[in-house]
Amino acid sequence: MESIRTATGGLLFLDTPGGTGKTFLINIILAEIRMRHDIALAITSPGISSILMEGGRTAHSALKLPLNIATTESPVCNVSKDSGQAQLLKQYKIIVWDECTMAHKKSLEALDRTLKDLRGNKKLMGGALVVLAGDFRQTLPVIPGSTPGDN
Ligand SMILES: Nc1ncnc2c1ncn2[C@@H]1O[C@H](COP(=O)(O)OP(=O)(O)OP(=O)(O)O)[C@@H](O)[C@H]1O
Repeated sequence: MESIRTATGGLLFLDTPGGTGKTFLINIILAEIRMRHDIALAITSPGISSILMEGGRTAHSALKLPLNIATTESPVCNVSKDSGQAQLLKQYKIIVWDECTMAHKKSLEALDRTLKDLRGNKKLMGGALVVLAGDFRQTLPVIPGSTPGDN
């Protein structure tokens, strides 16, 4: 909570087994940030879990992630620099990504690339504080050499 209060930037990962209170803790973190009139972005990978967070949205909707993210070499968020969305991405005190273990790794890379560009900062996630939460025990098994059809 101290890193969140000071919001010095960086990447935190919240990893606990299912049902032990990750989303519960995220809602407390969001309340703490918003109580001080700072802005926080709460995103999640599966749409259904976005309704469990206060003001939660899907990552694809909030970050305008490309739909063909898996096949794009170096994806970025489809956010133009002069848009309101870009202004928000520069100002968020914290970005919380729940169920991030369900997201394609390129989604996280796209966020990193976009934040670095918008904030003009080469640090990880453009110097923003990003909290990832998820449980690798709840992800689908990886099939080596699989095709999209196998999934
Ligand atoms: N500290 C707490 N005090 C009271 N209730 C809690 C606490 N932590 C969690 N709960 C309750 O336990 C239930 C499960 O919590 P939560 O959904 O946050 O778990 P989770 O780790 O996000 O689960 P999943 O990995 O399946 O998404 C919820 O009903 C939540 O309200």
